[in-house]
Amino acid sequence: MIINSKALIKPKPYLIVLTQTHVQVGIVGKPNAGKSTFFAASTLIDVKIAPYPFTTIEPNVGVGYVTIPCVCRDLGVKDNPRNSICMDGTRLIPVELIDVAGLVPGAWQGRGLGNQFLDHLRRAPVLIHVVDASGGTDEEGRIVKPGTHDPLLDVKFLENEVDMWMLQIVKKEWDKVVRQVEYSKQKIEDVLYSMLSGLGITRAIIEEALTQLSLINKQPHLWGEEAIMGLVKYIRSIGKPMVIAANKADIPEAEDNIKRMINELKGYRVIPTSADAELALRRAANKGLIKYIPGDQDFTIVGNLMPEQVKALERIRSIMRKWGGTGVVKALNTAVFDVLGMIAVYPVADEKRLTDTEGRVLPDVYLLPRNATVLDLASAIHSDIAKRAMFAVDALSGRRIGLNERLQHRSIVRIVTTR
Ligand SMILES: Nc1nc2c(ncn2[C@@H]2O[C@H](COP(=O)(O)OP(=O)(O)OP(=O)(O)O)[C@@H](O)[C@H]2O)c(=O)[nH]1
Repeated sequence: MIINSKALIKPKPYLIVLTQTHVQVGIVGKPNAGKSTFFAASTLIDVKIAPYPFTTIEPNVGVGYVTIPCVCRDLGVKDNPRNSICMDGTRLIPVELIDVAGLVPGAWQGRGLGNQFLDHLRRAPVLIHVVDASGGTDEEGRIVKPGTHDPLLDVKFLENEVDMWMLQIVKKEWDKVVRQVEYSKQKIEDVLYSMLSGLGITRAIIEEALTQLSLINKQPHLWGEEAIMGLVKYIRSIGKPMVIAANKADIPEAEDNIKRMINELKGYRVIPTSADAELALRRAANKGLIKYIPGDQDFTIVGNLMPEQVKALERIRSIMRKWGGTGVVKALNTAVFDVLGMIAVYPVADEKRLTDTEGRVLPDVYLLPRNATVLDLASAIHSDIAKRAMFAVDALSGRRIGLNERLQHRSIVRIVTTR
């Protein structure tokens, strides 16, 4: 631990209300990997942090932030953010974080805190898997000497937990699938979709999996366990993609493991993180001791500090130099922008002044799916705006954008509606 990260941190005086349109990110991992610390650092909400398994009894849901360079910086305007935060030209956009605690091998069978937590994964379209990259916790989450446990095994373990959880759901209903497809002549993709949509799996993912695995025309009673498992694995890999937060990157033993993770975990995005360092920085920034914008690669000391505080902060600085920051915001940004491919769009009511109807400059920014159209933005703002939307105007180019045209990342648009 770097700076007393167990002390509580004060939430910032921003009121961000989560709505159904917020993107959800699940934070998963075995006990003691650092999920609660990652969660606390990301949300600025204090959660119980203790070095033994099953500390977090209730799953925590909180507001975390992803960041983009704010367009106010490019345009040289002073903005008045409302649904997000702007710090020195970095826009912090809220996302909902779900801290899923207590996953141990066999959780799908109800071990540890078991199925109730796996159920919280339902809602998250992307997961950040916090792994103790220092190898200082065994597979059950017990503290061991750093370098003892191979963190690559944790990645396999977690995948297996999610696979087994989904497999259980599918197998339980398989007789019904057989009846509906073979006797009631329903399409297999429809039947599987109605079974898995509650887990946040889209129809497109199911269709892709069935096609890629050449299962679309195979009668379900002939599938067998292996084919069902193959389907589940495929669906999980696209439906619940994971970013690996290679945490405790500040511990020397983590370095080799992180290199191995980057080289050997092909197809994954591995982000070295020090959740402890991020938490310490945010606490210090909250107290006015340092100037630190979440996600930045460095910070500035501005307060009067005791020599030991300066020493602790300088230690954090050296970790940030090594890894290019603490990695916490980078992991969130990777999950939301790179893996989910979300875009951020600023809606305004006046495209010349860049204001809303109350004269606030660039008040809101919305996260939308990568193919989002003007109509999608209108629906995200309000169903009434969606009903009355005619077209949009791009504030920078003045170009008219059709209702079904795709929006660009970091664009500013005015939606023109009927009266
Ligand atoms: N050195 C170091 N220690 C960390 C880091 N992140 C977390 N820790 C420490 O690891 C221990 C466990 O962290 P938690 O955040 O409570 O772990 P958890 O995964 O939430 O554990 P459960 O609540 O039991 O599921 C605490 O002592 C943390 O201070 C880090 O980046 N570096």
